[in-house]
Amino acid sequence: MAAAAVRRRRRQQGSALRNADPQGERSGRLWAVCFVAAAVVALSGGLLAWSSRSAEDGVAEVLARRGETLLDKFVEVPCSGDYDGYRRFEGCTPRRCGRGVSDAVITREEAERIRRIAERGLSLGGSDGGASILDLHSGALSLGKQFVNLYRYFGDKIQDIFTEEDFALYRDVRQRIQQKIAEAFGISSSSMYLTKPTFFSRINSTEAKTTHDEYWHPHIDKETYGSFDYTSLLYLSDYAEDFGGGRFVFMDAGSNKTVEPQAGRVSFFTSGSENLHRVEKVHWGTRYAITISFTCNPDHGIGDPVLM
Ligand SMILES: O=C(O)CCC(=O)C(=O)O
Ligand SMILES: [Fe+2]
Repeated sequence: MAAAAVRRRRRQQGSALRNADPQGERSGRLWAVCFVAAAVVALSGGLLAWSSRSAEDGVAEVLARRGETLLDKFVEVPCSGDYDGYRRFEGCTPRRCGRGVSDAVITREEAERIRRIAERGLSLGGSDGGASILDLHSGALSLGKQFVNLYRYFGDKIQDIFTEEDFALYRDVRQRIQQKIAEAFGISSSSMYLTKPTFFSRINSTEAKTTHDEYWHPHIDKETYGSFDYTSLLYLSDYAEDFGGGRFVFMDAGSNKTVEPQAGRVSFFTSGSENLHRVEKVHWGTRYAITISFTCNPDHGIGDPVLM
């Protein structure tokens, strides 16, 4: 099920890329910038380096920098009309949209413990390409060029891999993030439901082998996953320390905003097209994160993972 969802997601990410990221146009612009700069001659080497870098990644502003500790950062953005295409749940469906980042919800120590759960689970499988997922809810685990069900595959042995304490921590972290989102958007936490897919991701610089490995395409979570109303990301490793590249980018018209991952940093946002985003390719090292997603529709709610 989750594998199918991930496949659907990847397909949709592909079309999101075609619509939202005209790579050819962008590199053409870069080339033109360089040509003019060379012809004029007067431009300094420093300016050239700056213009080619910003044209390449489109970065204009850092929303959350690695190394700083953000108490609460919230930026409101106008809601897209995306929610109108779905059943409305008053008191939950976004009327106020935006994005927030907090380093004060989950401690670095908690993030490190959660990361060890991810490492343990993912060490049982892993994609041949650069992006592996582990979904503790459905059991989906990347293996080679496909997915297996961890619970089916390992049966009772799963209790040698994960403990009740692991799952209790996972649940507690999820609850605190849910409360943070509710508080930021002025809704009741009990009106939101965890939804699927909610999963760990492990990304390295290995070349993609299938479309499942192509995590870098610009996309809109609500379009990709349907049930999402609020998306959150808990980062489990540090940008520039554990991996290079791999920043999260909100793709706003004319000015992108980046979030630099660091262990314990929570980023959250409404899932509609007001928050088109992408993840930069990871150039070195390994990046760990969890995507924790919420819906307002109780029919799309899922439970916390349980040790079977
Ligand atoms: O890991 C990230 O920073 C973002 C992942 C993402 O966009 C997603 O899972 O939909
Ligand atoms: Fe996303």
